[in-house]
Amino acid sequence: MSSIVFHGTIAHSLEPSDLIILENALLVVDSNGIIAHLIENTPRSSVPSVLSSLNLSPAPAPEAVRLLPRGSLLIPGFVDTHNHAPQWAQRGLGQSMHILDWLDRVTFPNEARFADPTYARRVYTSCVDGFLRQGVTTASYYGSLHAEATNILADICLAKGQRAFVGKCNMDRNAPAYYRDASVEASLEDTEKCIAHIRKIDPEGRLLKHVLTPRFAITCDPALLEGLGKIAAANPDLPIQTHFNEAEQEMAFTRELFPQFGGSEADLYRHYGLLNERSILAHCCHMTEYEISVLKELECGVAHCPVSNMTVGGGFMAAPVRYFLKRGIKVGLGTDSGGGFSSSILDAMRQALVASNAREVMSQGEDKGLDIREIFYLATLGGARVCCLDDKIGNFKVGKEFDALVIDANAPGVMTMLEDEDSTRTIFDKFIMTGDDRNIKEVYVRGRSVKV
Ligand SMILES: Nc1nc2[nH]cnc2c(=O)[nH]1
Repeated sequence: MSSIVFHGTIAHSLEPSDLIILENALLVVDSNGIIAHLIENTPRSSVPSVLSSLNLSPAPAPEAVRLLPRGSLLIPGFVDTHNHAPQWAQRGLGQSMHILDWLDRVTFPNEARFADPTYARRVYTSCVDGFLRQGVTTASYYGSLHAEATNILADICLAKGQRAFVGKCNMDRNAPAYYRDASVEASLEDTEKCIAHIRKIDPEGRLLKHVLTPRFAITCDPALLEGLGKIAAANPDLPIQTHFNEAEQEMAFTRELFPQFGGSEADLYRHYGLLNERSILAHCCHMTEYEISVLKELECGVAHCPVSNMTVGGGFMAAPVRYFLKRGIKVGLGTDSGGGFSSSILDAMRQALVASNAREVMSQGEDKGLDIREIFYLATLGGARVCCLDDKIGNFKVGKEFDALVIDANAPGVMTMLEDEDSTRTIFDKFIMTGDDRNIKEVYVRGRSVKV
């Protein structure tokens, strides 16, 4: 791969409220896909001389020097901290149903189809292409329970160049006989097979990791949770993901199944060794102060999925994101596609804004709504932190890997039109609030162009 140089407007986050927009910035990506230089205040006329003073070896080819026009922005790639790849073909179905009914009537019959590897390959190819097209450079995927299909998903992510966590879903009870693991042992063995497969195809873990994926406590026998906890302890490189305090119907059934934890999912998952800094907890809508303090103490991350929280699951659920941020808890965004009807992180950002306004009302003004800087942070650096990947991605700090999107605010589509007097911040806001995949012109992961 040869080096690439971008000159133009670059936006990234350093912290939730610290949005940096640099005009006339020069960003150099080396031939390994690493950000080698980020130089501010470089007039376009001096790009050649600045580049030659850097003595890049090899020197970038003239066509590798990209001069971005007005209306273009370079931003970090989006991180989707929670989605279900086998639900790609069911997005939008069963909206307004309560969570356990939706699983039984819509999701389990659909996911059971992934026993067929040909079907899995077809849907997963479309899924990974679709996420890349929408700028999702990193995704944390739940697979179905099938090891073969899960390995196919990992193969596709690697071939297409998407950074991904890929997890075989563990579920051996409270699911129909046609769609559950045959036994605790079979579920754990299949998990080990999937871990080994990813280590074989991506030995250095450049793009892929297996993610331990107990669907949620309801579908896991205690012995299965225990076995997964042991795998987590023996493999400190592996992330863990599960659904956490998502909806009242789910929480009530969990309480019935595990009365010894007094209704605390934090105590439940902690007991089985599944809560640590690598845990990605989807939803976290209904949280006690005690549970929030456990998440803080154990450095778990939250995948906030506002689109699905307000459509599937039952009721209107808005996680207390402002409060999580105040408490220093890691938060990123998840599409939860297909519980979420949209697979767009831009939609998740906008819905996070709406949900935070609801929380402001619910908290009598205590927890202020989020602003655009903060929702952009959640979609980029926040997500990278949740995935413990912030040493590699999330913004354009020198030394990080180049996962990025080239945005064209003038692309044909329905984004708010630009006006001559628009500042770069105005253009940025217009894209975040009204742009879509038509405005995402190029997508890079580790310096490789991956948009389909
Ligand atoms: N949103 C959502 N919640 C779940 N809880 C258990 N499984 C699921 C799922 O597939 N989607």
